[in-house]
This record gives sequence, structure tokens and C-alpha cells, in this order.
Amino acid sequence: MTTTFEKTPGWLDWYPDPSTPHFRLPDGAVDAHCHVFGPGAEFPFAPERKYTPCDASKDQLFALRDRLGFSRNVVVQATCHGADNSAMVDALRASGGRARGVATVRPDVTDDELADLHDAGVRGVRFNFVRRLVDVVPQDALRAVVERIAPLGWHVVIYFEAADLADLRDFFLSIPVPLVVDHMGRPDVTKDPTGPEFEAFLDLMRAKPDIWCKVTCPERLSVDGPPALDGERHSYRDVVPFARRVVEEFPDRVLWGTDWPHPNLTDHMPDDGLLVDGIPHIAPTAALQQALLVDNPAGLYWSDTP
Ligand SMILES: O=C(O)c1cc(C(=O)O)oc(=O)c1
Repeated sequence: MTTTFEKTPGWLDWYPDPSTPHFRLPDGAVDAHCHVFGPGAEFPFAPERKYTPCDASKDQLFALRDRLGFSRNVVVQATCHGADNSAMVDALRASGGRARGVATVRPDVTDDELADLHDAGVRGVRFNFVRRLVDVVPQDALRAVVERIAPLGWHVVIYFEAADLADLRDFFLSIPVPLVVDHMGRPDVTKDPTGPEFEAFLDLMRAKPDIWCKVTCPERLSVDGPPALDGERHSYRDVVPFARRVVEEFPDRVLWGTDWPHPNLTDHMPDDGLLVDGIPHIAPTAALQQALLVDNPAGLYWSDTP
């Protein structure tokens, strides 16, 4: 029996025919934040999910990788699949070593399950604090997960809203493995990029030398665009100063990704080729681009391979 799913009303599907970027990615570039959704008939969405997406298969992800000029992907477990990592793991196994993954696991995950995930290419777990996406998981349970994954050399990816950072900061700083922040901690870009709110985020990065930051999702954070559509190669200009501050202060601790297939956008769906054309605006030199796109993700995800 196959299961069919009805998408969340108003769901925007991923952009079907992205432009070829004008910006030429350096050799070995990694799309360090992307997802697969199902396909739902093969990998059903989780009963506890907060949204039901369109399908976005591994083959479609790999086609995007090739179209944009990336070499490799980091596939992050999407919340619509809960703690069932099978669609993500299937993508890793099909990638021929060209994809690594970030999983969602519960504290009762077995050693064998962790070993299988590692063998497939998983190198981290994701803790999500965004309440529209997940039910809150108690910090004790998260600490128990950290104890399970630390011996594998994995890191923890954290996704939170800027308004929640003050409450979460001590917990984050107490985690004894590297952290990777999704989407710059979701700053309110109507505020000053040199003001106290974003400074609090940069202070978090200063306080723990093994925190990394994904300078991703301008399409989610932007308030007045212009969107990455219709040939616009300098999109989401209100987000650029935030990303640039992080890239310039922490050039060795930043990552970039498309966020394809861009779950839960409500306004428009960006052309991923034009998103790539935004990279030189946040990382203006060849050295910054090499670190952001190649060396940093290789160190975090492929350090055990040549
Ligand atoms: O902001 C979001 O809606 C979102 C959702 C997910 C997910 O559902 O996993 O992942 C992301 O990176 C961003």
C-alpha cells in the first residue's frame, strides 16, 4: 500500500528550472544545508510533523547540485520526517560519498543504529528549538543524546529564533561537542546588524571557539528583498550586512547552503541559481569563498576522507 499525502495549504514547491549561476563556485564546493522530502510514497512523512511538503527526492537534489556546480551536499534531516532518518540516509548511500548527513535521534537510539548512521555518512544531530516546527524536547533528553553521539566525533546543529537565544545560551555553551548554528540564529534584519541583538549572537560565537555558523536562508530572513528571481543577482540586500559580519569575523567557522527545497516559504520560491549569485556579496574575496564553500565544510564533514 502506498501512502499519499496532501500538501499543507499554500505550500510553495521548489523552483523547477533554476538558472545557471554567473558566479563560478570553486572546485569542491559544498552545499552544506539542504534537505530531501520523501518521496512520501517511499519514505512517509512523520505522524508528528507540523507541515506536509511537496516531494523533493535525492535525484532531484543531485540534479540541482550538478546544475549549480556544487561537488557535495550536507543533507539535514527535515522536521517533517521526525526521527525517521531513512530518506536522508537513502540519499547519503546513493551519493557515492558525495553527501554527508545530519540526523535527528532520540536518547534511546541504539549503538547499532548510531553505527549505521555513521557508516552512511551522518556526522551530526540536529536540535530544533523553533516551536512552529517541533514540540519542545527537554534539555535533559538533549544532553542524553549528546552523550551518545560525542564518542563518534559528531557535532550538534542548533536551530533557534534570535528572541530565544538569551534563554538558550547557557545550555548551548554547556554542550561539550562542536555546534553549528542554522541560518545565523535567525536575526531580525530590520534591526541594526551592529546593534545589541546581533551582537549577542556574535558573542555566543566568541564564547565557544567550536561554534560554526551557516550564513544561509536570506530568502527566509529578508523583509524587503529584492527576491532571487527574474535575474536578480544581488538579492535580499537587507540580510547581506548580517552575513558579512559573521563571514568577516569568523572566516574559518562559516558554511553556506541553498536550503533547498526551502520548506515553509509563504511569499515566493527563490531561483537557486540566483541564490548562488548572492555569495560574492557576503564573501567578497576568493580566500573567503574558498573557506566558506570548500575548506570549512570539508573539515567538518569529510575530515576522515582524502
Ligand atoms: O524555517 C523552516 O521552516 C525550516 C524548516 C526546516 C525543517 O523542517 O527541517 O529546516 C530548515 O532549515 C528551515
